[in-house]
Amino acid sequence: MSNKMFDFDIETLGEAKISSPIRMSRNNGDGMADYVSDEDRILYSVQTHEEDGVRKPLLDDTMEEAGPREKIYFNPSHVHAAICTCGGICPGLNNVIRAVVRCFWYRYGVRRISGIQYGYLGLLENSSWPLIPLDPDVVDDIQEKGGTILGSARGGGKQVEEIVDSLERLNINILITIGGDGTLRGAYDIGEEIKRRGLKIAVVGVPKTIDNDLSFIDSSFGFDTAVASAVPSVRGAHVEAKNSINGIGLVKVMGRESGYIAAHTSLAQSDVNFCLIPESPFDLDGPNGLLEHVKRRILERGHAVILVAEGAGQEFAPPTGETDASGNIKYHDIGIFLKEKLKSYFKDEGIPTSIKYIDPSYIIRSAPANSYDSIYCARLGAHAVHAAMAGKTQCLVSRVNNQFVYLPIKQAVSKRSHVDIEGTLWRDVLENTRQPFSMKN
Ligand SMILES: Nc1ncnc2c1ncn2[C@@H]1O[C@H](COP(=O)(O)OP(=O)(O)O)[C@@H](O)[C@H]1O
Ligand SMILES: O=P(O)(O)OC[C@H]1O[C@](O)(COP(=O)(O)O)[C@@H](O)[C@@H]1O
Ligand SMILES: [Mg+2]
Repeated sequence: MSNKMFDFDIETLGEAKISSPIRMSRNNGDGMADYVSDEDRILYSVQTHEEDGVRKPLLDDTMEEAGPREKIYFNPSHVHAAICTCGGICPGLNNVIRAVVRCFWYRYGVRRISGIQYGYLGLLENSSWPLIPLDPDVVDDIQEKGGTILGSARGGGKQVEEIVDSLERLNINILITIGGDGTLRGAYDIGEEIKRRGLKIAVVGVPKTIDNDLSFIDSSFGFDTAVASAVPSVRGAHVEAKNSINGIGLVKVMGRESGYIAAHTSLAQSDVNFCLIPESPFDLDGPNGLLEHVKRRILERGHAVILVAEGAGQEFAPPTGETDASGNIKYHDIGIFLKEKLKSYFKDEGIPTSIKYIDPSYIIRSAPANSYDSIYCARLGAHAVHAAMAGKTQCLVSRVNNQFVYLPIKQAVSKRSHVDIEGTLWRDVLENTRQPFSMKN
């Protein structure tokens, strides 16, 4: 009996018949890297379970291994490839752009590569931002800088017909979109419209999310840099707290629906005493509320460090009712809210404190990629190009179980990734911070 749970089949524009200009081998053991075939598969779940007294894989789902194919769909001299970056910025965007351009140019000999400015907005009819011609010289040093040389924006992604009109008008036949769940949903819809019109345009995504909230990916690019960039703020908050009488250091990091940055930073810099994430709701007041626990900690140890993810504790205030241009709900500033709450609570308790609030969110997001992410982005970018040249579409490149794979966008955006509060990451965070496993009364 098959234990399949997911649809990992990749769509293609048609049969790949053209011999790849990349010279590789077909045989193992000849000292030369091999082409990857569509039949090379990677197991999705590495867990086992017991069946009839035998240990077997938990799931039978397999994913298509990423890499250069022997036969490709597009004739490189007919390709006009375009790249766009959408949503909030993230460390590593320029590294991905650089890798994509270099792979198209050097590996496949593609000479028409264009950068679309400000995400999907740059593909709308009334866009006044010209395409940026890209080549290896243009992208030479861009990995040194944070952000994206193309600019990024929210909004516009739902104007699918206009976007496909633009792709047609500009003769673009490969679109590489670098963005998060919103961008990927947009890319999928663009792919559907392309299909409806019977066009041969490949749409391939490179998943970007500083919050690390996409499923079907070990960890998103830029996340490692984000954690490394958050560490100095926690260190600073700790030093400030320790050097004050009853000092409290409060740091806010990004993480709208998933508290991965906060959880990992708590492990990376174990000065954190309370890590607050959206997945683990907490009370403020009462004997098991946050304020009482912070008081106990202050009375026992004379200082405390709190690290809060932006999406935590949103229930303490009525929804803002506001959304950004992409439709994402705008959140209350939980950092400022907590600072005020702590201040008035300790005043009422007659305990003098000194609260230092640090919000490094935009410093973290705009940092250039560290070495780990630079390597990761270089590989993601090249793999996205291999997929597109092979005619794969409405797919994205991911790393699962430390292997690069292609996944259908539809499946990849079907659920978000959250910190599992019964899982090992959160268990380790609780062990490190020594905060109660629940701060609900
Ligand atoms: N459900 C959706 N369908 C189509 N396009 C979307 C959708 N959600 C967002 N988009 C588009 O994707 C782009 C980026 O979305 P956003 O949520 O800002 O960032 P991210 O891609 O990082 O999630 C925007 O241009 C937006 O219009
Ligand atoms: O200031 P902005 O652009 O609204 O961005 C803030 C948001 O961007 C993020 O960093 C990431 O959002 P996206 O990946 O959806 O672009 C969130 O954590 C944060 O809420
Ligand atoms: Mg989003």
